[in-house]
Amino acid sequence: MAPQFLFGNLLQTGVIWRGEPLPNVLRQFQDKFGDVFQFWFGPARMVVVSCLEDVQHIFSHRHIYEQADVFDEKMKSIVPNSIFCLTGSKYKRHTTITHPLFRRGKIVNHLDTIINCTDKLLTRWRTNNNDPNYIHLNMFEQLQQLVLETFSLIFFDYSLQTMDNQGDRNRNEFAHAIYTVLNTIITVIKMPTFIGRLYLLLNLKYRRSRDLVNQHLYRMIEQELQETPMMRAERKKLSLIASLIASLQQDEKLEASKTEEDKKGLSRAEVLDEMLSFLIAGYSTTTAALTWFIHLMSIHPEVQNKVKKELAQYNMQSLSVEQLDSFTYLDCVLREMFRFVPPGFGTLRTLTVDDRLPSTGAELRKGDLVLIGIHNMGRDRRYWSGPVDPDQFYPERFLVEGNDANNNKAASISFGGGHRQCIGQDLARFEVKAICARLMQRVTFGDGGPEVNSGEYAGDEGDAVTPKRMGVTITFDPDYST
Ligand code: HEM
Repeated sequence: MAPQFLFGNLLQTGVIWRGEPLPNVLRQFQDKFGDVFQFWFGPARMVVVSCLEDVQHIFSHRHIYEQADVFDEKMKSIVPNSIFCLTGSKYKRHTTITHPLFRRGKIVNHLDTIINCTDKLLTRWRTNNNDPNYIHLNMFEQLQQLVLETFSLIFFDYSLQTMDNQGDRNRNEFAHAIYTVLNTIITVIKMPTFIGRLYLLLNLKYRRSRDLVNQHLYRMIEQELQETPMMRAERKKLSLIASLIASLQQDEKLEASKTEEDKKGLSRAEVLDEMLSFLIAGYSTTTAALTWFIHLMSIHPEVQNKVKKELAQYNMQSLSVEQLDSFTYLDCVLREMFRFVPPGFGTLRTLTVDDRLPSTGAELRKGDLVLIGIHNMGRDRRYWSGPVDPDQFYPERFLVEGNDANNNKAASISFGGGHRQCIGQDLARFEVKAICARLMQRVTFGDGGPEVNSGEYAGDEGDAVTPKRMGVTITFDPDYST
């Protein structure tokens, strides 16, 4: 489709003004133009690829398909020293330090933190809106507060108190500043790069909040540094920032004078950017996943009952990692959710040299920007051909481990793939599962009706796809007594 000046294909397809969700538009394009087509996101041309074999080729050829240069363009003015903007040796230095922080072995230490935060949300519902007919319309905001509180405890061992006071952000200036920074960044990511930069420059509220966030984070770094070596070793189990402190450069000037290949550790500015980039990457994606879970439970009572039945077998008040691991049906529900409504509808790569895709034979040029159609592949009947259409939510398709005749699980790639796949995926999967299990132990979600609980895509994607309208009832289960 010929692009329009300035708006590319966004205006013609209704993404701008009519709020047509991008995942739907990209599916319509695939139906019309095939597995490889071009789409103009405003002035940026992207080649959208939605064929599994081609996508696997892209993921496995890291030297041809590098981190997309738009990430660098967009994020440079926000977190220039973060993993998003890096490639080559600097990327390697950063990931050698940051990847191990997100291994499952480390993440599981935070189970109690996640459960305690979720319990605060349950207490809030029980105390304030304990009417089973009351329709909760602000679930997204409440889940944002939950996610932010768990992340700030896991990352910084610091409570933002977003779960303590009805989410009154103004009571904690750091929380208020973080909200402003994260929500501004999500808005800016949607804008053309040049306008985004200008917006950040002129947005005094953002700049003040950003200064405040930086001051808080620097103070946390200094506090960690003042701990004794023994305490620091202990604290590494508790928070990511304490783990990162261990990698701080002793002499930043000396390290700065070395070539990138010889540099060791991270500078303070780099630690700060990485912490912020983890928040940016995890905040709205995790919130979106939790929001979809609650929505899907509310409109699929039979699935919700099965989940609750699985949890009831254990008839318990607390949850252990082993118990969490044993909830196989809940696993299927979450895997199906990530297939059905992945928080990110696509991910990007830039070509470093010309290449030809093996299945479609599409010829790509050096510098081309490729968008991998995560959402398209999750809904493709070639990969999901079972008795239930892929446009339906059906967790049972994940009951058989590995691929079966009807389901090619490799086509569900909600965390991307290859060398730039999501580094927070173990944390995200674990956190989402723990929160969902806890909620399902205590409450039942009900459908608030089609007017308020439509489940369509919101159509204003920033960095995560969320439901357009979400209204659910919450009923506390009878045997819940604490
Ligand atoms: C449900 C939650 C999440 C989803 C669906 C998600 C999804 C993704 C996707 C699709 C990518 C791009 C991967 C690729 O291009 O191959 C990505 C990258 C990334 N994610 Fe996540 N993510 C989630 C949560 C998190 C969390 C909690 C963190 C950190 C704490 C995180 C940190 C990152 C980082 C740092 C990258 C960039 C990696 C790189 O460029 O090398 N994500 N994520």
